[in-house]
Amino acid sequence: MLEAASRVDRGYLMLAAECATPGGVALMVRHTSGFLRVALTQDIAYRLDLPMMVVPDAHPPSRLFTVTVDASHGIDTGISAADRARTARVLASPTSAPDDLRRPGHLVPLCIAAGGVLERPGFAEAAADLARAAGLAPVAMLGEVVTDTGRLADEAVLDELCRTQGLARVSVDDVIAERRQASLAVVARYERCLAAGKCLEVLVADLRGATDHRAYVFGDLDDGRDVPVYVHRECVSGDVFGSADCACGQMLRDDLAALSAAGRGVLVYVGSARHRVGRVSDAEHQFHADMARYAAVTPPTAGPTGALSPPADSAASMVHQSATALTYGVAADVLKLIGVRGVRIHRFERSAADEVRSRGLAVAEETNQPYR
Ligand SMILES: O=C(CO)[C@H](O)[C@H](O)COP(=O)(O)O
Repeated sequence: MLEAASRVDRGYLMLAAECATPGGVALMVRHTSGFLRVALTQDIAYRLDLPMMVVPDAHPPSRLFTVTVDASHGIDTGISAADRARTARVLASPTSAPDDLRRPGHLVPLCIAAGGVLERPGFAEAAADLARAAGLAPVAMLGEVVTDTGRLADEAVLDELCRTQGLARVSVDDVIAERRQASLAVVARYERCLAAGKCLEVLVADLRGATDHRAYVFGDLDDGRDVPVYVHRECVSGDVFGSADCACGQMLRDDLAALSAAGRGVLVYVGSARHRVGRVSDAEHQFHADMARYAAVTPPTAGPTGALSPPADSAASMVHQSATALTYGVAADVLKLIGVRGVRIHRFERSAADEVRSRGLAVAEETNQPYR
């Protein structure tokens, strides 16, 4: 596994712990540093009574190693490939209990973020997510590939290893893309007659945040290219009850009317996460409150595009940026699901356009209107 197809500065060998065999672990030991970690969920670490090796000192912590372990039964010293394969299988078994492991040992369990690779784009999360995607326990062995001269392997070495051993090559970015798309599903389509005009409402369930999103499709999207798009974040007080504290409701009505008049385009209505999965969702929940607090103390400034936004280095700006990126990222995934390939975004901000591009959609033209 690589970080991304375009960033090949190190590579990991990975093995679903449930499938660990002496031969598989021997291959890992032969081609890696031999320091094998086992990525697993915090729930599993809790069930198996695996405390942290040290108290994490960073926020968020970069590595959550637990105490090291060996299987309690059926092994010799614990260091051989056969012994480590057995220990890995004990870690992955849903029936294992704390007594099935002894501490310290020769494998290092490593706890992953609860939201997996969508919360923390690390190799550990990607390994566990891949195992889960294969229908196995989210427990996976991993180790960095090194050369015989003791350096981290470069692209040529990794290519050769994959070729000679018949290994699949995947990147953390691939796992992120797969999980984003797999967590969305179209659950219903309705012909709607809105105040703005007739359109198709597509209801999309989002398993990540236990919420749903809506796409309001006007006209025919044809080949899905160059589609005019507006993106709205759910704001119940503004959209439904007409709160005067924000401009959400008015913008929503204006944008639906603009799409109806144009006869083609999509308004993506991004729902708020009902359950918090990591800091980014927190940021989305806090968005309106923080922007309101920010607006009370500092008048927004006009940026180079004319869009109004908080000063770049303020805490409110960071919240705003991450909430914007999150919203537009979700919107891009919804658009891809309904067949959109390229967009013209309205009311864009730079971070929004970048996020949409990073999800693989072409951004043909950005029509900016001031953020209100
Ligand atoms: O020990 C490490 C690097 O030597 C890593 O923390 C470990 O391999 C997991 O990778 P990531 O931090 O990307 O999840």
